[in-house]
Amino acid sequence: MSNKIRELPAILLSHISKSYGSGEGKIDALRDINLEIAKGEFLALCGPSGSGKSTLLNIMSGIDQPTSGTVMFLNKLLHVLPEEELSMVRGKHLGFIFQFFNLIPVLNVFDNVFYPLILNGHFGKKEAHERARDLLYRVGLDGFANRKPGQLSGGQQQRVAIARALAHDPAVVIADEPTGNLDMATGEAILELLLHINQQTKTTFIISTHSAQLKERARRVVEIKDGGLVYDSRA
Ligand SMILES: Nc1ncnc2c1ncn2[C@@H]1O[C@H](COP(=O)(O)OP(=O)(O)OP(=O)(O)O)[C@@H](O)[C@H]1O
Repeated sequence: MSNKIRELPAILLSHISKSYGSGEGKIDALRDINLEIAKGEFLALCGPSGSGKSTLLNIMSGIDQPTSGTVMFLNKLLHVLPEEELSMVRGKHLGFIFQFFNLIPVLNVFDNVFYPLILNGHFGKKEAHERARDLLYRVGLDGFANRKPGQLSGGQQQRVAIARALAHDPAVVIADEPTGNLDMATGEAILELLLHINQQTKTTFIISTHSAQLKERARRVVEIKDGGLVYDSRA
């Protein structure tokens, strides 16, 4: 028997199902999903509109609870954690990137990255300052720190959101259609940036997408249809 210790996955979903409503109006948004995501993976989650991608991402990140099945996030059973511990795990180990950026419009670029770090509770002012500055530099926005989000292009706003998602050095970044609101060229640049960060930092990326570019470039592609897993390039 090999004595090599197998590394724990970043996320392990076992028999995940999710239903909304009941009786005639019941919707089975996810049906018996089994998925293991290793640390450091760059995974594109594909499927038609309404197939269950956002529901699955929300369950992986503890935002939503499955109707049945288990969610192991790093070494914790996420779906049974008390709310306080769940927030702590999310604040420490997870980063989010959204289609519509979700930046705070009254704060400048720097503060959009800096303040979540302070609120996160794991960083002092000085370290948060250094991290925010470093991340803005890494996403190519060091000259834009004083601008408000409304004074930036869509691609630049998404770069701020990426800096914010990565500033606390999470193990896993979950991105729901991060290039969905960007033109092709800008989407391509954002994709390059995410791939580069994945290679540099070994952060796990799980990205829902309709983008053919992203599907081509992702190291692993998983497809769901009508709530069921129908394709996994790793299988
Ligand atoms: N809160 C809710 N209540 C009832 N039904 C819901 C709810 N959230 C999602 N659904 C349903 O669950 C199914 C999966 O939705 P989901 O948003 O996960 O799909 P998606 O693949 O992310 O779609 P899109 O690509 O359009 O964002 C859909 O049929 C949707 O209508």
